[in-house]
Amino acid sequence: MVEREANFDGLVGPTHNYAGLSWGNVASNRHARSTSHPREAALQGLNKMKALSDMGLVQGVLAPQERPDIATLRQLGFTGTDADVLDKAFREDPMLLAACCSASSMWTANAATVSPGADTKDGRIHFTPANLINKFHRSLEHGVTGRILRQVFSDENHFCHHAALPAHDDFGDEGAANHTRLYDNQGKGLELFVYGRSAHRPDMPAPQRYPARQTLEASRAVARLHGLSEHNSLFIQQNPAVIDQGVFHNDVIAVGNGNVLFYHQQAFLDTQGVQDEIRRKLPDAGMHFIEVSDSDVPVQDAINSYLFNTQLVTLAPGHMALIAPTECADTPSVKAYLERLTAMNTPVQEVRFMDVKQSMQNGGGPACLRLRVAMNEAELAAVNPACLMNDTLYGHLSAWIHRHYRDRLIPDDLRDPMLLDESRTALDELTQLLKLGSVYPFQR
Ligand SMILES: NCCC[C@H](NC(=O)CCC(=O)O)C(=O)O
Repeated sequence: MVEREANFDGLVGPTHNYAGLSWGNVASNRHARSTSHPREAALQGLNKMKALSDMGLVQGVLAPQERPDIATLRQLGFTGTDADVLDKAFREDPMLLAACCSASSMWTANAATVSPGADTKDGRIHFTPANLINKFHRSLEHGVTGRILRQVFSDENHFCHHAALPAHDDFGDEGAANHTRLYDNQGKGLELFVYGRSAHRPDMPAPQRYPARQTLEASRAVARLHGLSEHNSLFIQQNPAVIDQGVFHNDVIAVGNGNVLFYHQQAFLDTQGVQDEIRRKLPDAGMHFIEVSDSDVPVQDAINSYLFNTQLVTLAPGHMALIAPTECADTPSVKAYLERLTAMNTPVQEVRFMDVKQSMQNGGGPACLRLRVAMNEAELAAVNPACLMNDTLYGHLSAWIHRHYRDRLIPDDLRDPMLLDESRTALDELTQLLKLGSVYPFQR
């Protein structure tokens, strides 16, 4: 059956701010404590969704999380009214308050790993929310993420939801940011799981400076849960040397779609082995391996421009577009490379630039902002229609953002009880707009 790939983007939440929470993510550290612009951030994300929808692609929306996360602050011993909790947390541990205010769920590439029905044993689409255990602020996401996913993909005949993996470093899981699915014209898929280290094989190479967020053991567990087989899954080790340069997820150094794998020369530990295995497991795909060399684009330029955190989308058979952040056009080596790329004989025929600067400054490009879900017509018909982008929803969301979001935020604003009220009012309205029921702690 024909599958269509939908992109579900995370709406940027009202507390979008720069707190420098992600050690190993150089953009997050570089912009720590600078002024953020939540309204602009949310509109940039929304406009990207609209642009992809206008290209004829199926585009979905995933709601943000409730932030500030008062429930977690209370769990950590702060008491009194909600305003007291914010105030005490701010005085005692502002970093903790910032962690509980992060809008990081916007990067839905980290929301979950999704396996299409064509690959799974029971033929349903399987979802496992990522535990995101490596960063405290992100480890707070998976519970509500799971609830939101169940509201969007609720039909059990088509969709199967798992719990996040156990909350231990051995099972560090970052979701689809380390997962790519290739497929051939017959719809046969191959799921690539890219990991940074093995918890149980300390003899294998691992980064020295920055953390490897994804373990082999986590990737294998997700593949087992989803009922994948040896024939449609492949486990690939990321090159630890690039993690140490700031490549904290595989989607900062590689992106795949259909029969194209676009990656940097230094992305994987054993590139030849990766190519051989993909050709062996997906023999009829006519794979295009588009490898970018150090001399074309140094790793640092790739990280700063997010050349590989692009979305590779199929607009017509054999015709793909690369959805790139404007930073790619501003980086000379990358700009020159992209001009050559579209002239090469590959399916990547055009580049479209999007402005997602507010997200980029926290280390999230176009690809970080989306979760891909490949669906056939019956599955697509079973998706909560209120979460699918069209002109009407675009109008509603745009007005909703203008109504509720602040123009700017500095870290000290996070203690403001008004911000909590504004966020809850906004989210309450949003759950009605997207027909999500009561997914947030404050609604229960
Ligand atoms: N896929 C992109 C994820 C980016 C995300 N950044 C952050 O959480 C930064 C938040 C801050 O520093 O305020 C991360 O590193 O997981």
